[in-house]
Amino acid sequence: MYLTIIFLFISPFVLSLVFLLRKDKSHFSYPNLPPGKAGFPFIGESFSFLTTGRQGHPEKFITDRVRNFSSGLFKTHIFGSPTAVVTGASGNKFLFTNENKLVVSWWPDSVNKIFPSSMETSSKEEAKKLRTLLMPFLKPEALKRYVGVMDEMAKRHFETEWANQDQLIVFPLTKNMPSISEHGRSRKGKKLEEPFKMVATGVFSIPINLPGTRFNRAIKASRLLRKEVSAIMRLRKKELKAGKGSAEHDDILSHLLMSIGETKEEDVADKIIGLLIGGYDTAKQNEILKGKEGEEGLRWEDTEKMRYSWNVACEVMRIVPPISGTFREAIDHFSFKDFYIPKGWKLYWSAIATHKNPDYFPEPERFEPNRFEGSGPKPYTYVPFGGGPRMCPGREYARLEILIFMHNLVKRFKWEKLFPIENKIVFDPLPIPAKGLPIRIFPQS
Ligand code: HEM
Repeated sequence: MYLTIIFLFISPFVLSLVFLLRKDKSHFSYPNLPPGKAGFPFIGESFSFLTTGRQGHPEKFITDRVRNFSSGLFKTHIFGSPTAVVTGASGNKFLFTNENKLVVSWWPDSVNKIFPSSMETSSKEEAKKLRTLLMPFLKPEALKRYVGVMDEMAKRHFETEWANQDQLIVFPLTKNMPSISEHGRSRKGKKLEEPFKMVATGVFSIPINLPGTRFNRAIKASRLLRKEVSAIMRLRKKELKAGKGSAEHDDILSHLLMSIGETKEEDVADKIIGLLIGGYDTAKQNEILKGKEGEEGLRWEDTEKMRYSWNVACEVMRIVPPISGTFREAIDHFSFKDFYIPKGWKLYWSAIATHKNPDYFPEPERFEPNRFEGSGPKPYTYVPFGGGPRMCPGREYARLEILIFMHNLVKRFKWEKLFPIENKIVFDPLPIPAKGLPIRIFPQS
């Protein structure tokens, strides 16, 4: 009797497990798939994928596997999906030039669960909405006007956080750098710091929603953030209506609010959270200074002259790309490098594995900004912002913010690292200096 009850109780679980295992295996039963392994049931090779990143070498997951395959293409199973990983310039070119023809942008389910308002539409529609939303103030004319504000914010940041210190830890401080929402950051900054961290680390995690898992913590933190960001937005909207601060000269949140019209508040809140998470963890200078009188601020034309500084920033993003790589989904069956890619499979391209390829960048671990002199790297070998129709629409904004930050930094300070040989960066999934980058600073004489 007891045995029958136990059997009746567990048999649905066993049957569904067998069904899922078979289904999981069936993904790999097509002929002529790329070489590679499925890994463990359900989780596939997600652990190895995430662990190599947390150990500081996300490219290792890829280089370890491609070593044996001359095609530079392999199959794996990550974030719940069979995935073909493409490597190198040819793989990047293939994905970037086939957007909307053979592939579309895709994010793991964990992302959709952490940002549930995006579940009503596909990743493709979401990305399109966000691009349209951002367009008005990512246009060159808008950015040109924004240089003065960015310069002002950077100045204020160095004055309040860096001046009068001899030692500091750079990474947590740069998170206080007001960028997208000066308003939200300054007032609620400390309170929201922890939930931002939880969402950022949970975005690419194994999607097991049980108390205590990273994924579960990220979902809870995203609810809190959505509430707080919505409240900041409501307040900002009221202030804008009352004529306090003009969107043209104010932070990016005001620009967003002015351009969204009647878009749903939670949707906008999610976009802003996404953007804030993106920025959470993001020689000519003296000549430029000489050309300025007193406290005169930076102009867009000044940033055009900062060639060497931009080469330095590019080399940093080569060795440590802020986004290691992203996914696509096959919208049709196709063949690549003579291997079959079934419809519905995911594809992953990796900026970091491309950037560390010695065929494209000799001695890839050596820091050498001159690589970007002249015509620079060959097409599709340097891809920190992706490529094709999905290429990052914020790249010019990012260029300005980075250059303005660097300009204000070298104008005021010299520095040395407290641990000169400690260079470890962990990718979780965004790159973070393992010790936060402690430095000793000196005022510029
Ligand atoms: C150094 C800073 C940044 C880096 C390295 C970066 C990199 C990237 C990468 C690799 C992608 C994915 C491209 C693909 O899948 O092909 C992306 C997409 C995107 N980025 Fe950035 N980004 C940066 C800053 C920004 C900023 C400042 C903004 C907005 C103000 C922004 C907005 C976006 C948006 C909206 C997308 C999605 C585009 C789409 O799917 O159509 N990014 N970014």
